[in-house]
Order: sequence, then C-alpha cells, then structure tokens
Amino acid sequence: MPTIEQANNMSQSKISAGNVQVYYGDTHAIKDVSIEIRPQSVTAFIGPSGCGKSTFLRCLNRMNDTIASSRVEGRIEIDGENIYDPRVDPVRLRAKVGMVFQKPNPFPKSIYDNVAYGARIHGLARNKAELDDIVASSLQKAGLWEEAKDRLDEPGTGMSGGQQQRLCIARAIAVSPEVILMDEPCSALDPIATAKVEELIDELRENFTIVIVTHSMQQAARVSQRTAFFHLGVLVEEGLTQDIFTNPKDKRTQDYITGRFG
Ligand SMILES: Nc1ncnc2c1ncn2[C@@H]1O[C@H](COP(=O)(O)OP(=O)(O)OP(=O)(O)O)[C@@H](O)[C@H]1O
Repeated sequence: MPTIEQANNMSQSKISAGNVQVYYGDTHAIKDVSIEIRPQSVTAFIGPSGCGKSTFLRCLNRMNDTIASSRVEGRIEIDGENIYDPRVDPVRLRAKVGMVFQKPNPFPKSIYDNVAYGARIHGLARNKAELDDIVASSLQKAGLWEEAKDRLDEPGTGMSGGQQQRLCIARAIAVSPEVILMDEPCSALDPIATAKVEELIDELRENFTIVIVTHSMQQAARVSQRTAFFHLGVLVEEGLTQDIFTNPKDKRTQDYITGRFG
C-alpha cells in the first residue's frame, strides 16, 4: 500500500518512471531509477559529469532508441501510457515530448521554416494562414517575436546564439508538445542570453512540463521547483528544490551541493 504522500505524488504525475535500467553494451549507465515528474513544473536533473542525467532524460522521449548500443528496461509512462509500448510511434512521441539540446541547432533554413517545419510534418495547419499563426504564436511564446518578426525569411543560423536557442524552443513549441526536455540548454550561451532563457523557462512552465539537465546548481535553484540528484547512475534523492539545496537527506547530495565533488 502506498503512503498518502506517495499516492498524491502518483496521481499528480505527468511522467512516471519505475525501476528504469539503461545499458550501453556492457555499461550499466542508469541503475534502477524510479521518479514521478509533476505537470506544469520544472524538474532539474543535477549531478557530476557521467552520472547519467542526459541518458535518463533521453529515455523520456526515446531518443536513446537512436543509439544502437543502448538498451532500456523498466517502466516509463506519460499520462499513464507506456511510451515503450511497440505500438507507440516514436516520431509522434517526440512531438508530444519535445527536446532542446545543449548547442542551439537550427536547421539551415529561414526563421519561418525552422518553426513551421514540425507543424508541416505533423499536418497541424490546413492552410498558409494557420501555419502563419502557429509560427507567430510559437515565436511569441518563445519570447522571440519582436526580434524575429521583420526577418522571418532570413536564415535561423544568422541569429545570435541566445536567439538561436529560443528559436529551437519555438520550434519545439510549434508542434504543441506537453513536455519539453532540455539538455543543458544554456551551456553555450552568455550570461545575458542565459538569463533570457531562464526567464522563458519560468514562463513556459505554466503550459508545459519541463525537465532540464543542468551542470549549474545556481541555475537549478533559480528555475526549478523540484530537483533530482544523480550519482553513478543512481537517483540519490529527489524533492523540492529548496529542500535539496538547504536540507538534503543523503550525504552524497550534501557533498555535491557543497562542492566536495563534481
Ligand atoms: N552513446 C553512448 N555510448 C556509450 N556510453 C555512453 C553513451 N552516452 C553515455 N554513455 C555513458 O553513460 C554514462 C552516463 O553518461 P551521460 O552522458 O548520461 O551522463 P551525464 O550525467 O549527462 O554527463 P555530463 O554531465 O558529462 O553530460 C557515462 O558512463 C557515459 O560514458
């Protein structure tokens, strides 16, 4: 029987993972990880290099399927649906669970076409006017409309690094995802662009469930409501961000947040 708190956690979950193992060939990269991720909030994954944060993040939209040597075991459900069910189409899953990467990676296309790309593939617009609306509203939600509206035909790659990352966020938003996974989205950005993306993450959580991998504990503290600390492939502890940073339960978390390793 789950405790009342566990039951509450379960009923509030957007993503529920149980006993997840990930292997790369013989390397056991994720060891028995179970976690509940809440909707409309930001969950940060932190931990020293190589602890498995990105590997676990990639499990949540089956990006690991693209790595031949990787094998995922255990249970991962989004809205109660097993995302590893063979009937699930990974392309549709990745529209529902979008991803933003470490380095901004706009397509070598115009700003407009970068944002319109996924909407076209998934047939989300019936005509040009609807596509225009999707592009405009996605750029607005990504906080990029003012900077982009007069240069929609220019290449996305001609924007600054911070603008390119917000363009990639607009591209992810354009296919109406429910979850956005971010793998160190600010690591290639300067402090001003980082602050803009962090502000954006805070706004986006009203409408999306966000999971962010970050090397920066300050960033985790600024943007997330909950934090999960990974070490050597194990999820050591997960909880309210303020508790993890001020009153961690596990000595390994304490050592990491006080800079004793990592
Ligand atoms: N494509 C891959 N093939 C083989 N092993 C991999 C692959 N990707 C990751 N690993 C291994 O899995 C483990 C976890 O790596 P992962 O990149 O998930 O960690 P991380 O915590 O995100 O690290 P970092 O913070 O440095 O990005 C490491 O031992 C790593 O070497």
